[in-house]
Amino acid sequence: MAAPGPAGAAASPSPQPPQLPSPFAELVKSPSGLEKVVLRGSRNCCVEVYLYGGQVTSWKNDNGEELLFLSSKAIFKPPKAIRGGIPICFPQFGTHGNLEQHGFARNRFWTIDNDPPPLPANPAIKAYVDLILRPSEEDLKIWPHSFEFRLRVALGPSGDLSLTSRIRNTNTDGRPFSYTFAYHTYFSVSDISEVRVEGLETMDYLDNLKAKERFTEQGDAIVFESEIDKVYLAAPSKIAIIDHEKKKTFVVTKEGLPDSVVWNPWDKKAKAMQDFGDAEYKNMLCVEPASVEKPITLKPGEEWKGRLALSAVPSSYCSGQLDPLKVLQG
Ligand SMILES: O=P(O)(O)OC[C@H]1O[C@H](O)[C@H](O)[C@@H](O)[C@@H]1O
Repeated sequence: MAAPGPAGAAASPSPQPPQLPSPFAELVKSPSGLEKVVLRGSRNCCVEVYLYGGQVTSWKNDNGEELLFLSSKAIFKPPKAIRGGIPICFPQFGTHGNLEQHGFARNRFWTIDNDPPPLPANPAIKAYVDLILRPSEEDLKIWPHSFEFRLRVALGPSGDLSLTSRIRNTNTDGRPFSYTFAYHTYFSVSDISEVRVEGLETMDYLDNLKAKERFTEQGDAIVFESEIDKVYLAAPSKIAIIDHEKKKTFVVTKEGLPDSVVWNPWDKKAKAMQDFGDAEYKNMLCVEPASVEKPITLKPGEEWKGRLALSAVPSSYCSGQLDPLKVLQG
């Protein structure tokens, strides 16, 4: 029998935080009161994932340098989605449907999934976490489909960040469902006018600033001089974001996601956003691997997988040395 506690006080064990399978992952409470999982890699390499939205908000390299953009005005309070990092847009991207903009996954509480169905083993990855989202009764009223959305966030040994989404139709009434999807990735850049994106030139795109009309990109790499909001269709699986000033290239690799959205609100829209600083558009760029043009359809029991992998490598593009094809083809 357990020893009695002090007179008048029942001995109640202090609640233990849930154990995570990876010893390099820790669940902590942020100053806002929201819980986040911190993944630690070598040296100062680190990733933070909020259970709210299943949203990565920070990815730091070996030197502790932040690679993702998070607005200084981000609001960490439901139902507002967190402005920055990698919001998950599901089951709807943007206004491509009747749901709220970008769907509801980004403003729901996800839970830790300590026993997910296995993914292909990668013994080199030690820091990871698995999250799961299932619809609540309220969600079923606005999107009447039962699903399991499993998200693995992993920090690789060389500081690469990967997100793997598995979405399963668990409807028991035989009905398929369709959705659109995006990893709405906000990259931190030194100065948007010094950035170019390679891999999307000559692609077709839908221009959200022109009533989703379809155009073909002309000429060279994409550079930025004004607001942009385009959905590039059937984009290549590798896209490079070259930051001349920081001499850094982000390599974005996507699987299962044909499209890629490119967004920067520029000055006017920045001012209109409550959770975004007036001048912050200069220091961010969204490149969002997505499936927008053709919705994904799953029959009951079927599962879809979509993966995003990010790495940040030094670039010498400013000296004209870098062969863009080398970046894109490895
Ligand atoms: O303000 P949010 O709902 O987070 O959306 C931010 C942006 O997301 C995407 O990039 C869309 O293409 C844009 O049209 C939208 O403005």
